[in-house]
Amino acid sequence: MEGSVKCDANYTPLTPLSFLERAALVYGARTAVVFGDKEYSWRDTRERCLAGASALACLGVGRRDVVAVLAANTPAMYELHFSVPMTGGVLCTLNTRHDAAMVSVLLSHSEARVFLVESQFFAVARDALAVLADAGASLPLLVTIADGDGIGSDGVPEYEALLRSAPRGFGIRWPADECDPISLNYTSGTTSRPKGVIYSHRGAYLNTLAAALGNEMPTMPVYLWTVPMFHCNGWCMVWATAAQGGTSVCMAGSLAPKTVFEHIVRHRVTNMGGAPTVLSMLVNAPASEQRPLPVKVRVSTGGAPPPPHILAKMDELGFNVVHGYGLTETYGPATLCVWKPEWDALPAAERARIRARQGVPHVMLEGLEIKDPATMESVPSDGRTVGEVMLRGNTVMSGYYKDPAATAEAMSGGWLRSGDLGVRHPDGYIQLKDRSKDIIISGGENISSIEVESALFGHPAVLDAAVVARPDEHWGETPCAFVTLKDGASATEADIIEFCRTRLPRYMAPKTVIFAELPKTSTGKTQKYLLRDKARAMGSLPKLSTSKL
Ligand SMILES: Nc1ncnc2c1ncn2[C@@H]1O[C@H](COP(=O)(O)OP(=O)(O)OP(=O)(O)O)[C@@H](O)[C@H]1O
Repeated sequence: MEGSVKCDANYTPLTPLSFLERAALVYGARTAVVFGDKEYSWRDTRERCLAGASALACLGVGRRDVVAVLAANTPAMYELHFSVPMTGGVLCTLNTRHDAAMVSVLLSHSEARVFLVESQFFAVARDALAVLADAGASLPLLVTIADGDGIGSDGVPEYEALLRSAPRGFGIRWPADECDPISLNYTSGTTSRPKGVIYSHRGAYLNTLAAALGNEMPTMPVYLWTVPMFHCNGWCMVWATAAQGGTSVCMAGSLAPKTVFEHIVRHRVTNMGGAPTVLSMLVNAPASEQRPLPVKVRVSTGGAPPPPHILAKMDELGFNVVHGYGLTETYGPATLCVWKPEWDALPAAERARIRARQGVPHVMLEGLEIKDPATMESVPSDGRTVGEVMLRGNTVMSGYYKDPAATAEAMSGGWLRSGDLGVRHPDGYIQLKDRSKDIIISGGENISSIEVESALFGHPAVLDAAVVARPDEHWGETPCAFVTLKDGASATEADIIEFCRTRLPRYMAPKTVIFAELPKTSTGKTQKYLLRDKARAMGSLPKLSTSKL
């Protein structure tokens, strides 16, 4: 329109780096990060990030160079979310559960220039570099993150020492274009090899604000880090805590429920996150380890379907759970089960059932549809017709690194195809039924493994459950449940099957129950492909049992 201009006064590329600048200004003396006896204010954190950026620049990191990190939720890991993009570089956080072979593949694929490794993961990193060296590949420069004062193991430079010696006065290299990459996040590898998902400064900025709003993060929240920062940049909460001037509480060691409750009480935590496995761990902890919550704690959950039973028990403990759904490709949660006050008066089981739905798009996502993937027609909002969950908007990834064919396939038709199957209810909320690879087809009927698992979680002896297809000569496939029982609890295969038959149509109830520990990814997802392999190896059920279906 005549008179309208785009200039420095009204346009700046969006980037979450601006949140840190503002946090240092507004909340300067308040605590930004606490880890054991270490505590850094927002002013300290900004200074440390600038020093980190300066050190990385001295190591040669420039625009679009990848900096890989293998670290737990520590102050250094938090700071690198700012210091790496300050150099114009791209942060690539690696899953701390990967073995050396996988780390070497990801280092090679990402072409990381610098590789920062927390000392507890040093052996894995060294083995990964040995694999690369044997293959004649170029090696990233290794930096350790330790408590030490200078040189880490084997004469490798150490993070704190680099911060101390870095030239002061580093000038932030702001993104020239808001679509410049900020991070490279590999998917969890639940269904296949991890794919390298590119996040932009703009997408990260928008998703961060959506995450803060959607998870009801107040100003100056106290955020407990139970979600790994390596997973989708901690669902963008690394940047959201800066936007809101929050305190990030990092925990050393394992995620034991006792430690989680202690941290909640000691720091008066207001917000945290966690996959449903973390929620299950909290509600199933012995009463002696659970503690009354000093203030209301909002817990964002997602990454896998939260069973309604677990949600109901979280409610009983006083947690306020916000359920979201998303993919690495959407910067973490893209939908929220937005809660309506009129649901407060419903019975607890009904509230949990409603909350277990994946919901509606968050405020920054433009489109969320359930479509027939062949015709791209949206399915009716009847809560029954199953289609593929598709998403579009400014918080969808820029693409898969070095894989244009996979990018084109994932986004063909103008929508990101999630590979998840779901329905839309008449009130517009979506509900996931399965991943397309996980759906069980028995006698021509589609069985949602999520629905069968929800029934299993209702059994008082069941701690964890996953359902996969077992091949069957007659029915094609039948549901096979893998179940972990609670400590001291007992149940037989027949008990479990009978329990499910009272809650599900007969054809949906498991025909086989195996008692076992469930293999998990470090992001809390059950590795169903491993269970499917086991079920496949068992072969078809004997004819006698199938005829009773
Ligand atoms: N709230 C939720 N309810 C049910 N499933 C969820 C929820 N949130 C996430 N998921 C599942 O997690 C998937 C996204 O996972 P992520 O991006 O971490 O990697 P992955 O898909 O597990 O890995 P890969 O693509 O390498 O197999 C979604 O597609 C969906 O299947």
